[in-house]
Amino acid sequence: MKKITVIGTGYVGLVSGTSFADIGNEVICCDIDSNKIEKLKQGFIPIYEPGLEEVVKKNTQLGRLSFTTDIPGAIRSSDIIYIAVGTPMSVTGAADLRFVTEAAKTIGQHLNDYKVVVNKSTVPVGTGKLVQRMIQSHLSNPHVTFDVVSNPEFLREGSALKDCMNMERAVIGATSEKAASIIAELHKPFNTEIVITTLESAEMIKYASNAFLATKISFINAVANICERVGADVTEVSRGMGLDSRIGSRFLNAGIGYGGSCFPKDTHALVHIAESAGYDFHLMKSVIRTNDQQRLVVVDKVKEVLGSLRGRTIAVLGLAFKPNTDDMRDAPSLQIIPALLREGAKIKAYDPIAAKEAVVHFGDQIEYVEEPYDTILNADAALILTEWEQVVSMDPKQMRKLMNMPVVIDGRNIFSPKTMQENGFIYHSIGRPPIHPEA
Ligand SMILES: NC(=O)C1=CN([C@@H]2O[C@H](COP(=O)(O)OP(=O)(O)OC[C@H]3O[C@@H](n4cnc5c(N)ncnc54)[C@H](O)[C@@H]3O)[C@@H](O)[C@H]2O)C=CC1
Ligand SMILES: O=C(O)[C@H]1O[C@H](OP(=O)(O)OP(=O)(O)OC[C@H]2O[C@@H](n3ccc(=O)[nH]c3=O)[C@H](O)[C@@H]2O)[C@H](O)[C@@H](O)[C@@H]1O
Repeated sequence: MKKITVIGTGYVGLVSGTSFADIGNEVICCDIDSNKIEKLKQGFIPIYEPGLEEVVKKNTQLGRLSFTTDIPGAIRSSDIIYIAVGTPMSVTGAADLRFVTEAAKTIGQHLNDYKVVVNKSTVPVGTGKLVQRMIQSHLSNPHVTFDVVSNPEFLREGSALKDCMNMERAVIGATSEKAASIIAELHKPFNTEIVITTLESAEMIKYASNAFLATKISFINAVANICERVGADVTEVSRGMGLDSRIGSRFLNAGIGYGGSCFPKDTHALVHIAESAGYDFHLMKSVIRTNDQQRLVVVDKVKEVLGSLRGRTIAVLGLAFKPNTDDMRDAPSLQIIPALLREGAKIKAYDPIAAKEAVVHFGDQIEYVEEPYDTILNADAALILTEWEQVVSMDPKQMRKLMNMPVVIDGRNIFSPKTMQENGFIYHSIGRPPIHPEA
């Protein structure tokens, strides 16, 4: 059993802290956001993440998981300190390290004994060493020793706890064997592949992994755009490609491009890291450009069918960047809806979880509807932006009866073109031949 402090109780800190508690450690999750900590103390989970509430509750009741704003106290009472604060994109595209350096400073000021400081935030190569220097220069007790480790996180939102508890690998970048073995030992109950490497390589593994997945998505989206022009079907192309185990079928779904709190910022950050190191990462720049363009493909498609959008009612089904999350950070809907509004459309939007968060972005510029069928009632077109189960399970026959015009633009390829044709829809999806009822 280890005593662990996690600094930053967001998606990553809360989920990984809970996972460490669930395998038997004593974990204190801290944050500077007292609102968040107060809610957690009262048993309220500030983010939507399936399955998390029960496991937090269980471990809190067992006394293995607690929450505090007393970061110095938590630092002093732990053997291992995880940093899991945000590293948002700055105006230059580089990762903003202000929260990481602030956390490092606090750790330095309150270090009272040998501890392993582990960075879990996604950070540019060299940050581990920077954290080391920051802690060293803020030590109030100069005789205290510590080690810095990089242990990046690979969980996905929406399946975060499951991903954490069943991690496919633990990457441990360390400067000392002692620290590497402490963190490797900590991961033993996860029964996973352990990659022990340098700080720099561990930091690079995280960016390279996200950048590769983003590249796969932009690649298939580019292929989808070609498919549309040559009469091929990208879902079949993707299936045919994915069966080759060297390629693999995952992350080969064409759509409206990747969004979320990580792929967009991490791809930009990697371009920036490369640039600072004197390398022009033009491949990654193309991935980003392809993704930016892909987001607006659905707007072009709805304009192609309806002509002018002025005064038209468009039902938007799904606002979050992916299903099972309330996270709206860099969601494609944040670009698509303003583009539709600029064209003069009236928007009725549905999202089972993220609608509350969407209000922060759109205010009363759009109408929020609580039920998917009510959203498409009298609409001139429906735009599918997130493949929520509630949307995927909609019945086209029922949809057809409710809509003013039978137009569906499917940004996630959730419906079968044949079914949509049988139900009399004009149906445009991504990388598949468009369907017209008369065809
Ligand atoms: N969200 C995700 O799915 C994943 C995120 N990551 C990386 O993990 C890091 C954290 O991401 P999220 O959890 O999404 O961020 P988040 O924004 O949800 O949470 C960060 C938390 O840190 C707190 N914080 C900031 N400065 C602090 C300080 N000095 N002391 C204590 N708390 C402080 C904030 O109040 C906030 O609650 C980022 O580097 C991100 O790139 C990595 C894998 C997955
Ligand atoms: O560093 C991070 O934050 C995390 O980023 C992603 O996780 P996440 O952003 O939560 O979600 P993903 O499931 O990867 O989806 C990202 C975006 O790609 C899109 N996507 C995904 C797969 C696909 O085939 N096509 C596609 O367009 C999704 O719709 C979504 O907008 C990675 O999958 C995680 O491994 C990583 O830890």
